[in-house]
Amino acid sequence: MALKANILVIEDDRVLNRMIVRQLEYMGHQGHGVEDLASAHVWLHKNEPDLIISDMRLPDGDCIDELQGLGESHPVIVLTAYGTVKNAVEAIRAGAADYLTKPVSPEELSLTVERVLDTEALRNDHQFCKSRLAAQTGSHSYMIGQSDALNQVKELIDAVADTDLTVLVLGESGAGKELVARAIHDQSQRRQRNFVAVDCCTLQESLFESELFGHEKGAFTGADRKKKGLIEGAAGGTLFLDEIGEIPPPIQAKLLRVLETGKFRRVGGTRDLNSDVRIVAATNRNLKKMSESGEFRADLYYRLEAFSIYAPPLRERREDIPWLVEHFIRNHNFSMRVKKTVTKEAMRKLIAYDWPGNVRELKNVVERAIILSRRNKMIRSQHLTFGACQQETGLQLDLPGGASPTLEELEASYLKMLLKKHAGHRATVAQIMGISERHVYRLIKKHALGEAAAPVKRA
Ligand SMILES: Nc1ncnc2c1ncn2[C@@H]1O[C@H](COP(=O)(O)OP(=O)(O)OP(=O)(O)O)[C@@H](O)[C@H]1O
Repeated sequence: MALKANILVIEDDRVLNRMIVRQLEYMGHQGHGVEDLASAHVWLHKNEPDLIISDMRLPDGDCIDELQGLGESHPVIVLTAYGTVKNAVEAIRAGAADYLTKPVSPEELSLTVERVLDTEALRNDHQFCKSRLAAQTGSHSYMIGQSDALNQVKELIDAVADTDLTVLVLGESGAGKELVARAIHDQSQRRQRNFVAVDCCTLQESLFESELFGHEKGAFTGADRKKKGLIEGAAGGTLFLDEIGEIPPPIQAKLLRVLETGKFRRVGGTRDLNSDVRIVAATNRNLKKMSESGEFRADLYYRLEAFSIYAPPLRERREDIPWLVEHFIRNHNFSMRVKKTVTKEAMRKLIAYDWPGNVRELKNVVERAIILSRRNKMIRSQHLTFGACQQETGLQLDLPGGASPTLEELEASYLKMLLKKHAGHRATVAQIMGISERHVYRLIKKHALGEAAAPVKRA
């Protein structure tokens, strides 16, 4: 049952009014009865009800005419005379939460009141969670930094957010591309709907198409029911395709169709469906080169790069570092107990470092320093560990087969060593090994090295 609610009853039939108020009080709520709209307004001026129960026709006016104003801030249950279903429908259309037909039975009244209060509580929770989430991931005011380079990014976000244009976000790993995509979503008309992030590296090639576009029942072995894809999951909102360079060619063609015509088909489907998503894509690879070499469809590339935003690497906007450091300290759970600051010398080092892993690496270094500095108020140079494990000597291949490892063992331990050395950054490891990030991802799975890799984003 909902908590004790404050309920206003507007009903000119004095007996019915009293009966409803008494029943509400019996249910554990607080009821207040008035007999016309004028008295209701006087009461509402000073009180904040959780629910209003109102007769449809009142001596000084029609409740329907008031619903738009009232219903926006409080749920309203309308009382209608027996046999006037048309009126009830009209009331619901005008914004009433529900209706009750006279004569009102106490059971029906209880059920309807509790249902409306529960729905309202859920709606409030939902809105609260959404606003909290928006505050955490938030619009670009949560993109920390004041540098000219970052301000330019914010200006581009402001300009494009409301247009529904497809946007390509470019930049190194960890530079904040997903944050840019989120800011675009949060500032667009689509902000009330879902932001669905898909890491194209992590989607298995065989399942990619059905993940993205969904599938019909019987489309392939194991497809025992119809499934909507991520495009439909993001309907009305934004689909963020991270690492778009990793999308296999057949799917590139289908994605191009979505961008050009807004249409797609579920796997095994024969009907064209209309998509209603705004696509924001990101990559740290050189898509232009990939399109020239035929690795990536040139027509898709041109479509995507019509509006691109470059998230600059941290080393090109060092003035953002002190702001980011302060932000990460403030947001870290451990630092809640001791208010920490960074010594001047440590800050100098943080500013001078080149940050190949960009903001993500800075965040890791700061969080590690917070833990290493334990109960100390000051974070000093000795608490900073740059380049993840680069400074650790003795980073060697750890070979189970001793002097004669198999090729598999060699592959696994080389990958493990690289992941350790580069703080789990797949992009860097891929570059060193001379393979694609997708391939690195497959090897991580094959050798069960998930823990050594950087956390994979949710889809
Ligand atoms: N300007 C910023 N203010 C606050 N936090 C930031 C900022 N830029 C990046 N971050 C944080 O740094 C981390 C990495 O950012 P993000 O995931 O957006 O990078 P990315 O470029 O998408 O990385 P990848 O290419 O590896 O997917 C996240 O925790 C993000 O919240």
